Order: sequence, then C-alpha cells, then structure tokens
Amino acid sequence: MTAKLNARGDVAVLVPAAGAGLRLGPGGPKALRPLAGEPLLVHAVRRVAASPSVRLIVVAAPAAEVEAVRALLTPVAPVTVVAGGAERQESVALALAAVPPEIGIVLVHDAARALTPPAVIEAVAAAVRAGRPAVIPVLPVVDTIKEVTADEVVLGTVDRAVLRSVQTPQGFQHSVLAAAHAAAADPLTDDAGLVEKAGIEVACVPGSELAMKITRPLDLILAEALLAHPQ
Ligand SMILES: Nc1ccn([C@@H]2O[C@H](COP(=O)(O)OP(=O)(O)OP(=O)(O)O)[C@@H](O)[C@H]2O)c(=O)n1
Ligand SMILES: C[C@](O)(CO)[C@H](O)COP(=O)(O)O
Repeated sequence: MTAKLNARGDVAVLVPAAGAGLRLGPGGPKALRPLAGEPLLVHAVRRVAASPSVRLIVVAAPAAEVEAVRALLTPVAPVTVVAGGAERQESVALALAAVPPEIGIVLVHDAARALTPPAVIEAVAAAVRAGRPAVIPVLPVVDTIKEVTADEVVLGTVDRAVLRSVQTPQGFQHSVLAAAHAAAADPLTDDAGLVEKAGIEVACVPGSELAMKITRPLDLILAEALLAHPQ
C-alpha cells in the first residue's frame, strides 16, 4: 500500500541513492540491491515515509535508473526522483534543488542506512524544530582508536570518550544547508561537515544501531539478521 505523506509536515528528506556500492562488491547500484527480497532503497523510503513530520521525499537515483526508481517507489510512497551526481555531495545538492523554500527543515539521509527507524528521523527533526541549526545522530565509538603514520606505525591512542560515530539522517534548517552547499568547495563525506566549515554549531542526538550503513558484504548479512529478528 502506498504511504501517504503529511501535507502539513514541515520536513523534507533527501535520500541520496546514486552510489555504485563498490565496497559491497560486484553488482548493480547499491540502493537497488536486494535485502530480504526488496531493494535497499525501498526499505529506506518506507521508513522515511512512516515518519509523521515528513512532507516531501526527494530521492537522488543513479542517472540511468531514474525512471526505474520512480516505478519502483510508486507503490511505496509519493517521492520526487532526480538524477544523482558523481559524488554523494553532488547528489545531495541536486536533490536539495527540488525542495521548495516553504519547507523549513531538510534532513539528508543515506539509502544505504536502509533500516533507520522512524523514531531517529523524528528525533533529528524535533531537535531542528526546537531551534538547532544542524543536528546529527551519533553513537559512541566502541573500538580503541589509534592514530597511525602513512606506513601503519602507531603514533598514539586517541581518547575515544570524545569521539562519535556519525549516522544519518542529518537535519538542518533549510537555509543553513542551502548556504553550506552553495559555499562548498571540496567534497566532504557528510553534510554536517559543510555546515561545520561555515562555523555553525552542529548538535548531536542519539543514533541507533539499526541505522548502520550497509557498506560491505557483512553488513548485508547483519541487516538480513536484524530484519529476521526485529528489535
Ligand atoms: N555519487 C553518489 C555516491 C553515493 N551516494 C549515496 O550516498 C549514500 C552513502 O554512500 P555510500 O554508502 O558510501 O555508498 P556508495 O558510494 O554507493 O558506496 P561505495 O563507496 O562502496 O561505492 C548511499 O546511499 C549512496 O547511494 C549518492 O547518492 N551519489
Ligand atoms: C553521511 C555518512 O553516512 C555519515 O556517516 C557517511 O559520511 C557517508 O560516507 P561514505 O564514505 O560516502 O559512505
């Protein structure tokens, strides 16, 4: 059944899904690869559409798959599909261009974080609504972290108490994200990084282990297991 989005919602969610998935190994674009019989992108969009604040979803698809992605998502939720770019940051900028100015809060997600619970999406949106210009979901780092040289010799141990592993969706006041992208020079790995460069404070909220990024083959196995044993 097609989900209905909240016409009174104040949040647009961008879902970059144009990546190749090289680290997952040979196969088609990662967002279209199956997880428990459905493409990763379907899992991701279904959870975004289940978030009550969401009024608009914009997916950045691989350029050759725009029509196929539109057809794939039609039964899942109403979505706008645009062609993505060569880098994640470019895909986000192209999706952002499809968001009308009257939507005040923009969240940037990853199709690859396909199992992110709606509660995380809502928590990020709520923190932006409460006045934060930029908000990211994070988890504590569980491994000991070493700083090393180029030839893999340890320089020292980093204090992990001050480190966080960063997830998506990352939430922004629309104007803050638009200005950060307009000023962007070199590509960064996340949108909050662009906002940090502009000197704007980025706040953290708790993330979720379910929001893991499906990056390597083991991640697909873990995601299948999580779906088989819902938390
Ligand atoms: N040019 C790109 C590259 C990435 N992404 C999206 O950004 C998210 C996070 O990227 P990542 O998980 O690194 O995906 P890939 O770039 O596909 O992975 P890899 O680096 O292994 O190729 C994914 O949903 C991916 O589809 C995108 O929209 N456009
Ligand atoms: C945006 C992100 O998912 C936050 O952790 C991450 O930075 C994407 O990085 P990738 O190298 O493009 O997977």
